[in-house]
Amino acid sequence: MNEVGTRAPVLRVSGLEKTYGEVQAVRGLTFQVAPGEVLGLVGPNGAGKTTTLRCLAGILPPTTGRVLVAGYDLAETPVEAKRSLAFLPDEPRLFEYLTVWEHLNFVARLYGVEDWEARGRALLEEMELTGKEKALPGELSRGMKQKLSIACGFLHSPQLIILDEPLTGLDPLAIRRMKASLRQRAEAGTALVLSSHLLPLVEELCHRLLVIAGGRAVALGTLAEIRAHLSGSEDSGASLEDLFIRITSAAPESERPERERP
Ligand SMILES: Nc1ncnc2c1ncn2[C@@H]1O[C@H](COP(=O)(O)OP(=O)(O)OP(=O)(O)O)[C@@H](O)[C@H]1O
Repeated sequence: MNEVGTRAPVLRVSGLEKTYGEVQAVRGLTFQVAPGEVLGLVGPNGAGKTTTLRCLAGILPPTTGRVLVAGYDLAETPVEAKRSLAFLPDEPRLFEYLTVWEHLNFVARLYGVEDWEARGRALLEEMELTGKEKALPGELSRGMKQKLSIACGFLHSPQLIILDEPLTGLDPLAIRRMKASLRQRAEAGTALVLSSHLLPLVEELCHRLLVIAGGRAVALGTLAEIRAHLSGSEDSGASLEDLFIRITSAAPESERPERERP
């Protein structure tokens, strides 16, 4: 277990459930994420990852359960909780009529970031967007939009960063830089929760994994712990892909969302 796990959690989730009509998308997730820890959320299509992340970010109200961010209850003190986090969806959502620089200015005003200009310039440099300050989203490539959305998310130095498929649309160099950026933030004490189908990324970046299937946790721990739990030996050598397929295909049909059952 990584030493980051010994510090007071930034994110505490207990009994999280989300139902859409008759579909039980998330069924009772309980977990915590410590400062500096990167938790990888993995699971098959329809497992409930995006729903979980949207509940953690305060975009979707959970049906039941509690989410605390930096000690603030998302339901009772949403402004304080949301001020402490950033949510980066897989599809960047930008304002059509705001330039790159105006996006940063707008986010800075929303979050009350005083030294935003220096931070903004540094973030544009980090995201390789220097020179694009005056561009509108329509003039940016898919990857550049993704990077602008990430720069906006990082501007207020959130204690928790939630990322849904963070590398979608990025080229290989940008992927390398993004991994370094995420690692750097974790080393500085930010807690990260990321969902991805890219298992090598998850294996490389995440300290712990939460594997979900049918909205339930089917494994939670370090890769070594999950491997040991399944095989009884830490060095059985099974890759994350092998483990993922074993764990998720073992989830009983009754635990799959109703709509996905034959
Ligand atoms: N707005 C919605 N209304 C009704 N059902 C929904 C809604 N959003 C998601 N679902 C259902 O909830 C379940 C979980 O979906 P979710 O998008 O959270 O899964 P996911 O793990 O992110 O999937 P993927 O890997 O394919 O992106 C699925 O059965 C899906 O059909």
